[in-house]
Amino acid sequence: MQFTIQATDPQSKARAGLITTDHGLIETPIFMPVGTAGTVKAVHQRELVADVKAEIILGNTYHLYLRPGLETLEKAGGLHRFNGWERPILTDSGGYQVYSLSNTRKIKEEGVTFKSHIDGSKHIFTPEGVMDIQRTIGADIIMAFDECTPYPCEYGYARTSMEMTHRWLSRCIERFDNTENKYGYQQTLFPIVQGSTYRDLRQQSAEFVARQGRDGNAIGGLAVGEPAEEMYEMIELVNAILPSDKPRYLMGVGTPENILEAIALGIDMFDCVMPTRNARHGVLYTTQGIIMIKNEKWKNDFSPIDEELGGYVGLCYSKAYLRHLIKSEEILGAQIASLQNLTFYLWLVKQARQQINTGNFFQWKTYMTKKLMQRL
Ligand SMILES: CNc1nc2c(CCNCc3ccccc3)c3nc(N)[nH]c(=O)c3cc2[nH]1
Repeated sequence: MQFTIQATDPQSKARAGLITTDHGLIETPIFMPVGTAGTVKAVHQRELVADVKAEIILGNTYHLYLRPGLETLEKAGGLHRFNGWERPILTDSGGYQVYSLSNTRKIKEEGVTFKSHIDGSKHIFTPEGVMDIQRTIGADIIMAFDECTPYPCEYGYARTSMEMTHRWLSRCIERFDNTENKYGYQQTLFPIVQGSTYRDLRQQSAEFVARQGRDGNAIGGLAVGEPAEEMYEMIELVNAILPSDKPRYLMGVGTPENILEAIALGIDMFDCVMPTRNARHGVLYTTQGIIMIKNEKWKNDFSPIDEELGGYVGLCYSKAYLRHLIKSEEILGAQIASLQNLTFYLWLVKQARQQINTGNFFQWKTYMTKKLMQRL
């Protein structure tokens, strides 16, 4: 995996880059939609390419491991072949999904034991095990097995948790560097910085992660309920330590405002379930601002959802019709709203990239944030 920086913003740490993988190119800054469209069975691969213009999607290690399971994925020739997405894929290591989905989990030095939320069967995720799982899924970029330190937490807990994540990282690297890709292309492993919101721990973790010299680095343990200002402070501190010639992935972030702020701080890659989750509740991101589509005011507004966005659903469906579908809890409503929000997120990072290339990202960010966050 290669990363080239094509432009840097003179007034911030923002940069426009290109990641090359064996499954194609990724222009950064980039937003990575969840490939299975999360809980909304909304979006087909064709739509992800044609409408959303997604360049890389996320696969869900925890879900895929439980169902359809590794045997099927291996027989299919890996996830790209199984779900027909021939472009780059990134998978998280499963730790966070266990933390957020299965309330029957126990964390030990060996790994994390948990019960399947599907059939209650017992499982354990270890650093070595999730490396093998991600090798079998076959994502181009895979994440180290870490503990996403809960927020808030005591300093002692944050330090112990970070130190375990570092020991798990060493076990991941040992396993990954001694196993091969199963399908004939290259995969790469990103380590994850932890340390909660404690400056000295974040510094230690960033230094430990940077020392591993991997193709890219991730920042974890954020967007877990901490105030945005604290998140920005941690990103700034960590990005000053992570190598500037490698992509930086901020996990689980965030709102359009968070994303533009983080781009200015030097982040290149983002993922968030917000676009599809908000879509289901009728919260629409548009180039003109936020639309709460269930609001009475849209009942007889027959104008297109978002003419400027250039996406299919923004042009071909009216606000009134989408309001009707969402109010009626029609799945088509969730599908249209999900496509609108995902297309918006990809449009936003593409706009940011263009502004970085033309050198006025910083002014544009201020103007765009004010415009996008207004309620219509
Ligand atoms: C929302 N806030 C947030 N998300 C975080 C995640 C998950 C990122 N999303 C990955 C995903 C993959 C497939 C399908 C859906 C999502 C983290 N993952 C790891 N491994 N470590 C973190 O510290 C960590 C921290 C996070 N904060």
